[in-house]
Amino acid sequence: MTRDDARALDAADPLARYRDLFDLPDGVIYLDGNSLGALPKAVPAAIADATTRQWGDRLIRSWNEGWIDAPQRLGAQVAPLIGAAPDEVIVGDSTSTHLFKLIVAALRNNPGRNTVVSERGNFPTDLHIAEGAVACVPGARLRTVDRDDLADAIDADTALLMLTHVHYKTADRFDMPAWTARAHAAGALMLWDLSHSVGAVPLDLTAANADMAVGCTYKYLNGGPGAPAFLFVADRHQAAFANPISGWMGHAAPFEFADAYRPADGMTRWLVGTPPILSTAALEAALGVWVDIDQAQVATKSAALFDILAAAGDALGLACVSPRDPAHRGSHISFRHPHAYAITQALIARGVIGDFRDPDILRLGLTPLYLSHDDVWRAGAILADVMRDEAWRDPAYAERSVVT
Ligand SMILES: Cc1ncc(COP(=O)(O)O)c(C=O)c1O
Ligand SMILES: Nc1c(O)cccc1C(=O)C[C@H](N)C(=O)O
Repeated sequence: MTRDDARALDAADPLARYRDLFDLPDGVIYLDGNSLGALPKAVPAAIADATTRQWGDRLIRSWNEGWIDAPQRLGAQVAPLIGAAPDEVIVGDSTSTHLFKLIVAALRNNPGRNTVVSERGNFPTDLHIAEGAVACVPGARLRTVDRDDLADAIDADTALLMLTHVHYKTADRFDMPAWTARAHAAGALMLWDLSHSVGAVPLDLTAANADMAVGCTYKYLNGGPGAPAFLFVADRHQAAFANPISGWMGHAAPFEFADAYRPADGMTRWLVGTPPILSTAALEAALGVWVDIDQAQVATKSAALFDILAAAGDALGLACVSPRDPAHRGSHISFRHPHAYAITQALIARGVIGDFRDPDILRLGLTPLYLSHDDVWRAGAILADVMRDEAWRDPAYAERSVVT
């Protein structure tokens, strides 16, 4: 692929016009939107309105002017991106907190079964939270196995299969309908973490017959650092499943100020405390970008961007650990190299921002809304310079920062 080829793809790109909806610094090729998405231009004004007008001027009245129902309203906006009905999704808290709520709920709703099965090497918070959640349910335990052993690990004691749809390191993607069906055939419930999937690959929780799902909104959805996460419970489970963190915002009538907890109907019961209104305002503006987007176009462009970097990596003899088949991966590409950390730093010093995942992964995020094929082609050329000149050997690139 030549640079002219990349430019020709840009000329025919139906998503090219979305680039202008984002603010990105000059001189940067941003390949880390899979960790923290770029800033949509609509967000600063939305935060300014939420602070100056809604908070400063309208004060407490704003609760009745759009704040109190923001979690449900944003849930309905996320729903089409994950193939859910508008009243099956709520937004608030963090992905970690949502995981806790759903793991405990699943264990309590699948009596006689005690095991939560998950993948060894899953994103750490999923496993940490599962460890904490099983400790809260008498008899429950967490069993983690390698991906190849998952099918055999699901048995008559499995209450819940909890998987991350797209793996944060390799971008490996599970077949959602097939694994959900496998869990159900064994009598287990299925919980999907869609953090690396939403906005990256087409999703259809309804067609997959999924029970529960969570996901963060600060990656491909560009909701901003610490943006509230989403939680999905299929309509058929909503009446039976209970939120173990029974806070007043999940109460049927919070402003009756009753001593006893009585869960709200529908998704509202999954709320805990007061929603973070300023971050919710940022996320709502960011979700506006997605309204007319065709997920199939996102997938097609993601695959083309991947191919550009895969070819650059192949030419350099780099070991690509991401699946070559686009149906089996998310929207990032990872290379394994013993000096991946220093290579990441050398790239950042040259304006190509990717990230490093311990111990040896260089990870480059491919966000079709604001990256051009030419951006990615140039990133490949800069990677080639870094590798051919061994620029990564500079001792300045060895020192580890806290956040990698
Ligand atoms: C699969 C997965 N789950 C959860 C999280 C994060 O959860 P939280 O937003 O609670 O930190 C991430 C990334 O941060 C992730 O990649
Ligand atoms: N959530 C993050 C944070 O608070 C700081 C730095 C990075 C993150 C991330 O999102 C990491 C990301 N989930 C990953 O896949 O590695």
